[in-house]
Amino acid sequence: MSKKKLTHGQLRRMKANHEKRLQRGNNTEESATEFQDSLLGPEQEGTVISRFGQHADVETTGGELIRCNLRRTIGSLVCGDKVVMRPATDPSHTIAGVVEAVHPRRSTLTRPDLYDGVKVVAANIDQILIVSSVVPVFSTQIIDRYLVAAEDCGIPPVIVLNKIDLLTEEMATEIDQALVRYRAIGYQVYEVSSRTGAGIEELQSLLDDKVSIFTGQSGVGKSSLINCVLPDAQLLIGDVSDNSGLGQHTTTASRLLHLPSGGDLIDSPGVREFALWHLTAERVSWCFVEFRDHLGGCKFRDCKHLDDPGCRLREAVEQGKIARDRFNNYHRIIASLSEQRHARQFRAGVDDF
Ligand SMILES: Nc1nc2c(ncn2[C@@H]2O[C@H](COP(=O)(O)OP(=O)(O)OP(=O)(O)O)[C@@H](O)[C@H]2O)c(=O)[nH]1
Ligand SMILES: [Zn+2]
Repeated sequence: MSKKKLTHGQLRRMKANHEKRLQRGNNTEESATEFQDSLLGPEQEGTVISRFGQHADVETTGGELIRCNLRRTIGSLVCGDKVVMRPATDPSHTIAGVVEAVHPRRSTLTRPDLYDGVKVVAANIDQILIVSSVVPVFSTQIIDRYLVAAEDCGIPPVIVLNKIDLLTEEMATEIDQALVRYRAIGYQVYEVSSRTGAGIEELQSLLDDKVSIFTGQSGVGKSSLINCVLPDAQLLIGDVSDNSGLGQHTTTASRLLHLPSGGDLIDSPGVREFALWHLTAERVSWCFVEFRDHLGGCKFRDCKHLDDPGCRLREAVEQGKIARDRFNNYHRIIASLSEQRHARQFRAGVDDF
């Protein structure tokens, strides 16, 4: 692939266009401030079901879904946010409600962003379900990347191994050993099949009364599992009270779905892959939960935990206190960070503006 270098002039023009686009965005938000108090009903508590462009679909505690504009004072607003909103009293007005304020978040799911460092994708999530599958490939390397991302956000992860109907005797030993290792360091592991229904009831009770999000690589069966626990996942979108003239949005925005048994799911195509390039090596090592007891004990402060003398982590591996597979995956992640940062710097020059 050829890497075309842009001239300074081209970059300047791209940046100017980007700023213009941002300004246009702000102007749209200002329309909410034109709302006069007399046109708005009393304040209500609500949850952001979906956020897109300058709008948010908010579900009130009374169960009504209202498409809202945002006050200019609202900073970041994402799916799962708890808000104070006011519905419009005049149904003929172009918007149906206004988000007035956002409550503090109990957790944030973030991903690195070229502009802002880190971007919040969803809020108030209780657990991240890391879906993996027996085929096409079972990979602890991939599971460990997702685990690091979840630990970095401070949201408890749960490992879900799907497609166990396809488990053969040849694969069983390797997979069983890996699952034993994850359980030993404190992670919950669910073995399920969305095809045969095996383990689905247990999975459903895990979701009760919590806000959960499914993540995992393409093809592992996330959508199939969501359909198992929530067969009518599409219904909610059709009910939004919408005066904005924007029509229904069937885009890739994250959305919050209610489970029949209580509990919510956030369906977010944007977090299928977690990038880790924004993390330092120290942070990654902290995100390997079983390393924590041994961190800070190495002879050299800048120990790379490779062949450095007096490395406490390596000693723990040799003593069987840390699984070698996890230690190797840690080093694979560290090696990939610099590659990803490099790729990002190149992209920053091209699509940053
Ligand atoms: N044998 C078997 N196949 C499954 C199972 N769950 C899902 N599949 C199949 O795996 C394929 C991918 O499933 P999806 O649910 O689309 O996977 P996904 O993770 O949502 O994929 P993306 O939308 O690309 O992120 C489909 O052909 C499913 O029929 C299972 O438990 N057993
Ligand atoms: Zn070390």
